[in-house]
Amino acid sequence: MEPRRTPRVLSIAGTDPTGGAGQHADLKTVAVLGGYGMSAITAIVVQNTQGVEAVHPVPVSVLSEQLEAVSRDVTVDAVKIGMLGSVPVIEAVSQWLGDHRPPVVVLDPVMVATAGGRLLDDDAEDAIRKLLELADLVTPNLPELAVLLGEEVAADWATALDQGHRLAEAHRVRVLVKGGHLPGEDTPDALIEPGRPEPAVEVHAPRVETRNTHGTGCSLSSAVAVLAARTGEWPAAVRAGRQWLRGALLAADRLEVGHGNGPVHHGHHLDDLLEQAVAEWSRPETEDEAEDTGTSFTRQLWNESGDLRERIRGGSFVPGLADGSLPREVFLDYLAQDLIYLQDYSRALAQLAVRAPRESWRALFAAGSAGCAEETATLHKTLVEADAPVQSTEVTDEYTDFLLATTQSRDWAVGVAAVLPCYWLYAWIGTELDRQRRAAQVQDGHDGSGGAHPYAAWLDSYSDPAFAEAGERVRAVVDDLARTADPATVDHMRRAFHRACELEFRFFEDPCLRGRARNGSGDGRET
Ligand SMILES: Nc1ncnc2c1ncn2[C@@H]1O[C@H](COP(=O)(O)OP(=O)(O)OP(=O)(O)O)[C@@H](O)[C@H]1O
Ligand SMILES: Cc1ncc(CO)c(N)n1
Repeated sequence: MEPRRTPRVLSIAGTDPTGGAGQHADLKTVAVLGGYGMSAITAIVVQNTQGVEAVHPVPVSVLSEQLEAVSRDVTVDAVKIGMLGSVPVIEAVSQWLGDHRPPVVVLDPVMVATAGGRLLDDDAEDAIRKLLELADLVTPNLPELAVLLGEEVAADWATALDQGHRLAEAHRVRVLVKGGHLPGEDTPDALIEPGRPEPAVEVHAPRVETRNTHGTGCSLSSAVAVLAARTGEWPAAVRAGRQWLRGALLAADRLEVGHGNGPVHHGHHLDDLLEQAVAEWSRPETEDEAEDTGTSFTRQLWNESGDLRERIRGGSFVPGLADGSLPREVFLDYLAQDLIYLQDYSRALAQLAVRAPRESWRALFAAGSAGCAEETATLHKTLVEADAPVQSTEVTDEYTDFLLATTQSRDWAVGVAAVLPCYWLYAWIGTELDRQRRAAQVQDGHDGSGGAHPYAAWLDSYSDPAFAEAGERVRAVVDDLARTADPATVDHMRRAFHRACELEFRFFEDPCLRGRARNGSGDGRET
């Protein structure tokens, strides 16, 4: 198998108008995992997240014509076979495979849908068994594995593995045994190869708590097909496909599709990249155009500070907090500085309240100042318990001096622009930490529900929606002011915003630098 960066993957399967299973799941999976997806439809299935209502098979000759049209024109690197439905369809696909066998053939022997409903005629089981010989990998769930062997459904993992071995030997085919249907917390999967007594891959992970599992089987088999063509290796493809699917299950509830067993979030790993890319693509060419197209001043500021957010993401502090690897002493050092910072930040906000030109704005900043004061009281308690020394650093002084001077002596609008990054970047980091924490959990194969994250309480306080909301209100003030301010003031606002962003970054990284200096070397994170 020659690896290919963008494999051309053909799905032969039925449809799902709600987009979560069958062809639609296959095409989405292939696309988000870097392949080029194609589809030959076996049946139009009337279904949704609550079940299958009807199956309208495509005439067999029409399926064969689709297959021929593809292979006349396109080199197929991998094929994923899903719902076939009836004996004549299985025979047509077998014949096509005999003539044009691509280097990767994954067969998901679809028999019933998760949400209920038969997807294969009763007399078609023998024909599917014959098709196994033409596949490189077959991915049955436990009931399908049992039907293929003509046995009872395995009630435990050891029996499932044994059945997998016997199916692999009987048909000289790789088998992905999926334990998703086992009762209990564990959801094991294993890749079994004929002639090998031990599984080539065996992975275990706790069940993801969601009812949104529609199309997991379709998605996993397509994932393994595209990844096998991409990497040239079956075990790597199985491991990667499974980790990806786990992320898709963890993010599934966010989709809010349907009232039954909803679909998984195929593009979960692209969410963040997309946000950045869309911001980048939509950035106006010039400021004049920005005005014409109504891009707000703060949106421009945000777009201009993309590199800085990239540096925060690639730094030591935020990723260390997210995965819990940040040493405790570095975290406490940060908190001690944050206490000093927040005391002055509270003063800066109070200063803006005193000088506010409008009543509603005075109230906004007075409330912000009071909120900060509360926060410092809680922090103070944590630190006293931890007995950490509190002496301001150069970076802290630089940031607080800047904020106090700006809010006190500069144009009021410049002061507001200077305090905005603290609100806005923290809200952004809240979502960023959440994302990285999830990603770390996916890698560790646990969902974090049981395991204690060392900074969990603190991370949760970051994603407080009330805080993000206050940030949005401050943003609206900045936009309001920028609309009427003269160009010199707008320029000054822009500089104040970016300077505060830069100081935020240094404020995060400084405790890690000091940690490294104390220990002589290392990156300030535990390994
Ligand atoms: N709640 C869950 N948590 C973790 N993994 C799950 C969960 N549900 C399913 N999986 C995993 O999804 C993959 C496919 O599972 P399953 O055995 O349910 O396939 P299937 O029945 O063919 O799917 P479907 O018919 O829904 O398309 C397996 O790797 C399984 O472990
Ligand atoms: C078309 C189709 N294939 C497979 C499944 C299994 O989930 C489904 N629900 N629909």
